Amino acid sequence: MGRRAKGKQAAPVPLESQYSSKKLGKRKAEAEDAEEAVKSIQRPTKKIKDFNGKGKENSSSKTKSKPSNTPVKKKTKADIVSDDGSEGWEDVEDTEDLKKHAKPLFKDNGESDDDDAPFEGTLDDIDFDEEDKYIFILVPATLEAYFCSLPSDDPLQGPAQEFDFDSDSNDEPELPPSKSKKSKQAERPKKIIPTASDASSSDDDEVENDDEPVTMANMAARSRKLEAKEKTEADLVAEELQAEARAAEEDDEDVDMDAEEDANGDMSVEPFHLPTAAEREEEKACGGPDVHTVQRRMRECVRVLSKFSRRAEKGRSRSEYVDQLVADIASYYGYNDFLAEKLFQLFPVGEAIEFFEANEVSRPVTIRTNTLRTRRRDLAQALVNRGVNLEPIGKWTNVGLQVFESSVPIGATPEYLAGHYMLQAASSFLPVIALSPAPNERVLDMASAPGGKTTHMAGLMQNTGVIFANDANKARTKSLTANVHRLGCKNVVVCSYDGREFPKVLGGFDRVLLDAPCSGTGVISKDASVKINKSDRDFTLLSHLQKQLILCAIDSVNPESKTGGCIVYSTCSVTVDENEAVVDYALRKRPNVKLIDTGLEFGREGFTSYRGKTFHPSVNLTRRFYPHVHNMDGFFVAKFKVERRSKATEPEKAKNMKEEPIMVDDEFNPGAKMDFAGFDSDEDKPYLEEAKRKRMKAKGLRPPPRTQTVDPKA
Ligand SMILES: C[S@@+](CC[C@H](N)C(=O)[O-])C[C@H]1O[C@@H](n2cnc3c(N)ncnc32)[C@H](O)[C@@H]1O
Repeated sequence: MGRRAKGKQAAPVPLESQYSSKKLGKRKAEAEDAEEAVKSIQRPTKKIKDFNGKGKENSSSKTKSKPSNTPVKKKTKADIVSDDGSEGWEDVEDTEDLKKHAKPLFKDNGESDDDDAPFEGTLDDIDFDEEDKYIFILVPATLEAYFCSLPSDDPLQGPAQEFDFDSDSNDEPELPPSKSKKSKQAERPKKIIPTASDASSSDDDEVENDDEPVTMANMAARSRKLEAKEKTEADLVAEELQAEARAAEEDDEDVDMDAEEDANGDMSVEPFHLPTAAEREEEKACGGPDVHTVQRRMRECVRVLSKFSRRAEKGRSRSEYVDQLVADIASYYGYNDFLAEKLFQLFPVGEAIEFFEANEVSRPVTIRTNTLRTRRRDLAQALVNRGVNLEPIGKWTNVGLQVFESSVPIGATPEYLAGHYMLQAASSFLPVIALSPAPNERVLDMASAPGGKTTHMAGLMQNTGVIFANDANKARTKSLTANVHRLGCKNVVVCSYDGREFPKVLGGFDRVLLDAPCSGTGVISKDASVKINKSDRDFTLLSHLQKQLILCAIDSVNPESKTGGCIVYSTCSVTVDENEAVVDYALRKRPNVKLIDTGLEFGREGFTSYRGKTFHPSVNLTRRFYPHVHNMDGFFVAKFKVERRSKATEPEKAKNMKEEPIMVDDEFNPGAKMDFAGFDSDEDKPYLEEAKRKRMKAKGLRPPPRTQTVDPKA
């Protein structure tokens, strides 16, 4: 890792940097000094700490622990279930749900009640009793009436922590109250991407001293100063990368020297030997390798894979190294093999390690100013006065604040209770910025609980027009309603339908946001259970649901809208089958939509081809966000413009509606067939049927006899 990471373990490089395996090579060298070795073997300890919910390691702190030779042991599902995940901003009820349901199908911060799991099947699979369908019209008077009529669990009456309903899927864990109010500028994690000055700020005062407390007078200047610092650091990183590239070239020459040294009998460093299949079996039988062996092997595999022809052992194939590396990643970071491989495939080898590393570190705590109640500078001043150390997130948002430390619980300040802000991960601002709803529009938020994005949109719309905030999970609409009320949103109608019932329920919207239920592979640092509880079948079902929802979202838009006529599709997942494949499917199935620029200033382009599959070229307009690149949760955003259906364009586009051919093998995964969770109702039917049977059983009903059986190997 670069010098930034050495000082601050929690600060992923916040730039679109190049990743080279050399970085890991460098890390290898570093790891061989004692301190680095200690640091690296801390990881399992840290993981256990996180799982136990005893508070996440401060992103900037380094806990020293004794080196251990303990075999790398994956966390079992049982461990996770029994873990206390109560840290963070989740409300009490939701956290209990998380513990009850060890295997939620989609990522909604683990808050969903699987009994109500509306996503595990087709629309027909869902038991929607009449009483399940309901709408609250939240005009001010009725809002008040609604809350007045709440029984004793009225969230606004309980102790502060109990009515922290802000559990947006991207919410951050709570900062422990710190003993000192003093700024720890030097220890702060990096600001959230991107760089340059915050245009929204007009303060000009320069800050002389970083240790000065943050005040309104110096906040913007501090921000600019930080950004300048960031640029300098970016330059340093660029220099570092160049130096690494040069070193890599030299390294090529070194390889021969290494070989010579070995031949001369210098055995100070044992040459790396990739275990054979038999050796791996033997290793497994003995309880798995120790953590040092795994670390070294990972470094060596990355090194070899970066210059395969030169560095590989004779007679060993690239895929053998990849298999070993993926297996070691899975055991070292505690993933199931399936997910480790799926995520590994998203990146070049060296960068994949950066991604897995970033998932071990908490993201910065961020809040969003509720502009319906206050201004960011006033909010910042109020919180600074309470001992909160914070700064504007960056130029790309004029409502976000990053909290570095706080002597008060951020979810229980008077400002929080008065609805001046929402605890919200920076990534979840993005889809709303992309959708950009305007005053007086009619907007649908198709999967909206607990309302982070709904309330953000209400702010942008200045409480005018109307937002239909829908969520299929009735239980979750309670926290949604509470947030809508707390933040003073008066243009919101809360309803609970399966999103796939739109536009039958209601259509003709100027804009639609579909922040879809997903696997949560972008928020693993917050919910580590994702590492082990997602299977291939989950991704198939999720992708199926997302494809159904996106078509309904498109059909709910009024193409004649004078001001809008667009939809934003987002997920907090990084997998291609939940993102580009869904978007590409929508383009093929709805000839009247096209992708347009998200308007977001940063983020990587979506894949237009991936492992042999080609998507529509315009998929490059979608944006991907990564923890190791942007220091925010993994996220995906796509924006579509919906046009009038015209007979002329349909036959043309219909040509593109043929399903793409099935995938080719590749060197990383020989023999693998990849269908990107193609939408094949027949194939999915037995799974959907099985899911329905389970739900009926859970409700004490007798399920109908099976018509098809689920292939356990599938
Ligand atoms: C990622 S969360 C939404 C977070 C929300 N947009 C926010 O910003 O606070 C996904 C939501 O989709 C809901 N959901 C799942 N299946 C659904 C369906 N078929 N129709 C509508 N909502 C659904 C879940 O209950 C969950 O609240």
